[in-house]
Amino acid sequence: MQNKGILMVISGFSGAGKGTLVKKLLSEYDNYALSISMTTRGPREGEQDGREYFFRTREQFEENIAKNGFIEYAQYCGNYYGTPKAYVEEQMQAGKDVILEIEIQGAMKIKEQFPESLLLFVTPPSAEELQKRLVGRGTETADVIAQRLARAYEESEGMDAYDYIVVNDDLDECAAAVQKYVEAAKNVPSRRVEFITEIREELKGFAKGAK
Ligand SMILES: Nc1nc2c(ncn2[C@@H]2O[C@H](COP(=O)(O)OP(=O)(O)O)[C@@H](O)[C@H]2O)c(=O)[nH]1
Ligand SMILES: Nc1ncnc2c1ncn2[C@@H]1O[C@H](COP(=O)(O)OP(=O)(O)O)[C@@H](O)[C@H]1O
Repeated sequence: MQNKGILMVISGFSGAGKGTLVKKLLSEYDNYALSISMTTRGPREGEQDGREYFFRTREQFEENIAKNGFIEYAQYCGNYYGTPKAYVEEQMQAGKDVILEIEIQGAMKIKEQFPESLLLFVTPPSAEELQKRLVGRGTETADVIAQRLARAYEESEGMDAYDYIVVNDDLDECAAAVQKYVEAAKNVPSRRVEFITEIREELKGFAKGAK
């Protein structure tokens, strides 16, 4: 039987380097498939429908919610973002490790539904560096940047719910660390829920036999 891939969540403050890290993982390793989210946010310069996101209206997004078409969805800074179901299921069955680059509320919903998923939180080495990267990217107005930095503070409260905090200082090192975590997550003992269920079932036999 072919091994099912794992579900890997990458969250992090806006400007932390999630997108950059994901690109690096996809280009360096062949075990990954990236889930493309649907959003109501407008495309940034250079972004293409169906590549970075499926850019849709609120109406279309809400239709997809009604059709039960998302594994999870959330609102972030005034827009909807959601993970379409079909692709993720298909790719995991095909043995790929599926990357969901999603924010924290969505990550918590994934953890509930898929307790064996791997949750990574990407952070820059400092808050100052975060601001520098966000400004340097040059894709948002000063107001939106301020909103996202304020949101980063709120999000920092949920960081400890993640399996690993990944500091994105040197990109190569960061990608290599992520690859290691994924490999480890694929080993049986760390697929905890499945493993615990199995071994408990086996141990039950001893419990019955003992007086
Ligand atoms: N819950 C959820 N969050 C998402 C999804 N897609 C993207 N996000 C998150 O939405 C937030 C805003 O994304 P975006 O507007 O592209 O800004 P960026 O993170 O600065 O590039 C980020 O934290 C993304 O990780 C999704 O399908 N579901
Ligand atoms: N390790 C890194 N060192 C320096 N700059 C980085 C690093 N990773 C990403 N960046 C830069 O920071 C900015 C934000 O990165 P991006 O991947 O768009 O973040 P996110 O997807 O988390 O919002 C971009 O201009 C990117 O080139």
